[in-house]
Amino acid sequence: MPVAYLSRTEHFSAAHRLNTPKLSEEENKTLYGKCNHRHGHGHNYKVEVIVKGQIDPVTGMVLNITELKECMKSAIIDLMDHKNLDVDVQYFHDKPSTAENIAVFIWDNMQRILPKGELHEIRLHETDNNVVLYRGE
Ligand SMILES: Nc1nc2c(c(=O)[nH]1)N=C([C@H](O)[C@H](O)COP(=O)(O)OP(=O)(O)OP(=O)(O)O)CN2
Ligand SMILES: [Zn+2]
Repeated sequence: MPVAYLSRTEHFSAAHRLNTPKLSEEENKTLYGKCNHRHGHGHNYKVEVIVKGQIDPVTGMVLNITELKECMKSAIIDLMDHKNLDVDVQYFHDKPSTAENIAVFIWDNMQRILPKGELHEIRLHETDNNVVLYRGE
């Protein structure tokens, strides 16, 4: 059976501050610069979830996009949209909410609930210029 890659894009808006408890206040300031500002800042994130799988000969689908959409809502949007990532999301209480760590968080959540196909890649666009690709490695 032929194998295809299915991609779905969603958006969420969230606030955060780049800061790690593993470094001093001064080191954080030097490392993260404006992104360490004490009152935080926000992004309109774009996230692409790419699933790999065989095209079912009966349904013609790797995975119904309606199901993928529902999974992305519960694994991504419901947890992060209009939230302060560092405060509202437990996962970021002990690690910085960089785009890399957010991509891993999304991967782990999607992996748990994906009903069909194999999770291939998460693409997280933090700004128009900055994108992280994560493949679970
Ligand atoms: N490796 C990483 N580096 C940085 C991250 C990150 O998640 N991973 N994040 C930030 C800041 O949070 C923020 O994303 C940077 O914003 P900004 O510099 O404004 O974004 P742009 O590059 O799009 O803006 P320009 O000013 O146009 O360059 C910093 N580093
Ligand atoms: Zn930021």
